[in-house]
Amino acid sequence: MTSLLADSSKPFMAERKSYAGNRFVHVKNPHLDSMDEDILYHLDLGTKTHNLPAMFGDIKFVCVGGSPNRMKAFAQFMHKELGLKGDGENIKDICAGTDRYCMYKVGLVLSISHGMGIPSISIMLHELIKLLHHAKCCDVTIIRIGTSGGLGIEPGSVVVTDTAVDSFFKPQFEQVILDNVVVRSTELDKDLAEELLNCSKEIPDFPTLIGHTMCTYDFYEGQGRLDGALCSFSHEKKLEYLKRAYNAGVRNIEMESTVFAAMCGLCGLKGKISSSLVFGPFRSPHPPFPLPLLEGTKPIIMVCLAIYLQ
Ligand SMILES: O=P(O)(O)O[C@H]1O[C@H](CO)[C@@H](O)[C@H]1O
Ligand SMILES: O=c1cc[nH]c(=O)[nH]1
Repeated sequence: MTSLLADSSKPFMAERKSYAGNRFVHVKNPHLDSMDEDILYHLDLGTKTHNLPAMFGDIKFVCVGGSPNRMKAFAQFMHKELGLKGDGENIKDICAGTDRYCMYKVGLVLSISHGMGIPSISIMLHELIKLLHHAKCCDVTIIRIGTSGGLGIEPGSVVVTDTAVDSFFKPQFEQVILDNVVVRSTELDKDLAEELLNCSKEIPDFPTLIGHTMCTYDFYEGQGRLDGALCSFSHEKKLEYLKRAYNAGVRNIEMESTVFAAMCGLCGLKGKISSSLVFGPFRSPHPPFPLPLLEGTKPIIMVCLAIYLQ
């Protein structure tokens, strides 16, 4: 297969400098220091059973997405694009000991699945962030590559998220902690979003835009669908809500971006080093799910390659 990057990697060599710095991924939990062992239960990894710095210390790029098959395909594709030795078809699932998530390491890139919805990605992110912290990783970029419902945009477009918003179009994530509601910011890195947008311009026929991504707790009623098992609103109400969302800057809807932005931002995968990328097929009645997902990852692959060659 012809490399996507054959003609386009050079311009990004200069841009890789924007990733320079020395920022370790950090945890914000005083209890961890006093623990004898940290078991990353859902990843089937641990500080006593695995040499995490040796296994993961060189990671610079983490790509996450809901489906295990997609993240395996992404890892295999990266393997080819990065020109790594060995058979990319036989890459090993590092989390094979659990069927919760899958994880593949391809050079400096980690590809991980997170399942559907905020609780599922949140569990994965807790353990991933601890993993990157124990492995002493620094300058890590994390990108979510997922499907989404586009709002008023061309079918098949890629939306690069600038800000994740909740169902009220607010740039925040409400985390219930014990019986308190803690509000966390969901700002994402604007430079990385611009960089991904610029990468996409290098690729012909690749509709990409920057916009707000709305994160909901539900795929059906939460996203204004009329075809769930329950529906408590009219077609007109649905359109009125989606129009308000569009006017607030929302260009696509999915189910993980707010907690992704909040957690990564708090733990040092932020500022110049985090963003989320989601795909926006048109919404109705059902989006064409087998999207050209790997097509949509081209800008990410270009940035990864620039970092890899650093
Ligand atoms: O394409 P993925 O990453 O699975 O994400 C989107 O698809 C799922 C709904 O079908 C939700 O998890 C939504 O966020
Ligand atoms: O959450 C999602 C994911 C894909 N497509 C949608 O319409 N919504």
